[in-house]
Amino acid sequence: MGEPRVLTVDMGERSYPIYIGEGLIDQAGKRFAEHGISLKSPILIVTDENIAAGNHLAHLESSLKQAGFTVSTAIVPAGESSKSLTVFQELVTHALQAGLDRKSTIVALGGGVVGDLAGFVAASYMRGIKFVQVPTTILAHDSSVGGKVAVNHPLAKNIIGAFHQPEMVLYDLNTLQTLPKREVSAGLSEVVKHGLIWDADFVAWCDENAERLLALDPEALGYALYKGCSVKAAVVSKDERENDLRAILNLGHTIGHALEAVAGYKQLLHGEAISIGMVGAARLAVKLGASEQVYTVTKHVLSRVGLPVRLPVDLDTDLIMDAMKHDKKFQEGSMTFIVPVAIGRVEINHSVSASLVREIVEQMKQEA
Ligand SMILES: NC(=O)c1ccc[n+]([C@@H]2O[C@H](COP(=O)([O-])OP(=O)(O)OC[C@H]3O[C@@H](n4cnc5c(N)ncnc54)[C@H](O)[C@@H]3O)[C@@H](O)[C@H]2O)c1
Ligand SMILES: O=C(O)C(=O)C[C@@H](O)[C@H](O)[C@H](O)COP(=O)(O)O
Ligand SMILES: [Zn+2]
Repeated sequence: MGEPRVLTVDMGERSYPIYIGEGLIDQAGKRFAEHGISLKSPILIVTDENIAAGNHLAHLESSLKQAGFTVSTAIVPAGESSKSLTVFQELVTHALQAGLDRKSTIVALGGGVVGDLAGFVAASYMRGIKFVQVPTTILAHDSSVGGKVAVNHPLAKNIIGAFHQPEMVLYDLNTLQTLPKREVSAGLSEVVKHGLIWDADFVAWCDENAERLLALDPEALGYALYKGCSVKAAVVSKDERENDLRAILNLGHTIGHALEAVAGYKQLLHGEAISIGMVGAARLAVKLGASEQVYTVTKHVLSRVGLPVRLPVDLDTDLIMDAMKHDKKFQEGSMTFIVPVAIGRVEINHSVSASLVREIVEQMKQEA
């Protein structure tokens, strides 16, 4: 176990570190104490049933208790359906019963679902308490950084939420070894996204190292997650609240979020929907004048890491178009798209016509 890689999310008084390395859960107690987490107020760990079935939860509890923290744990059902107001309220009940006060900390041990949900509880409980992200999926290199926390509404993803930055991110790479194959690919979707928006060399690296990533090679994973987190940290440091630049992190999400909602948050994992959405955005880019290579490279690299690149035919086009109107980038009656104008470079286009998007959705269905 070497020294972890450390990045800083630079946000003035809300700045925080991201530690990426092996065995970090066993050091949690020490790190929490170093970062001023209160020993006097109870801590609540939120995790899901799959993670609780392994040994990461036990290790985290034990490390925190040994350091003198009072710990209680809430276990939610695994999967996107836990990002709901119902589960949110159950967690608030748990927090009250466990005696959490305004100096308490909520710890999210899990993937993006646990992180978004627990983070939203932390943002709202007593009008906001501290939280720490302990990501356990590849996808969560994205969700644990940047402070977007939310639950879903049946009509729209992440529509009830807040910006609430964690105190730190403790990314223990050992946890990733137990991820199911499908979740590995889904997580790599946002890794590739960070390359597509920011770093063409990293896209080429993902292509060359796809087999190593899929085999969970620790060195390749550590590098990929460090690169992904670096891009995310750089972007959110410049524009915490998505006034402008941060929107680029939404590449593939205009179509992707709509697909997730229309599929009832069940058929497609977030990373899978975003993969299809990024292929759609690349198609759009070509229609708007980008080189055909943007589309072929995007599709190729996403396929290489085991992701779907075709739009499921059973999802109704009208419903997809309607769902897109609930996107947070749909403002003042117009649709904003993140357009990959070259590999590694995107533009924010505020005037994409709904008819062009419909044409692309239809074309993608015909290819399926
Ligand atoms: N806030 C953000 O900036 C942001 C960014 C990207 C995605 N998201 C959100 O993240 C969510 C998706 O996150 P996700 O893909 O991590 O999904 P997830 O949290 O549902 O985790 C995926 C699955 O893997 C299981 N799992 C987690 N860690 C495991 C481990 N170490 N070993 C074995 N199984 C494990 C979980 O129980 C679950 O079944 C979506 O809701 C998405 O909207 C948020
Ligand atoms: O952090 C961001 O900003 C992102 O857009 C990252 C996305 O990968 C993530 O899925 C995010 O939750 C989407 O945000 P939303 O505001 O479109 O709900
Ligand atoms: Zn996403």
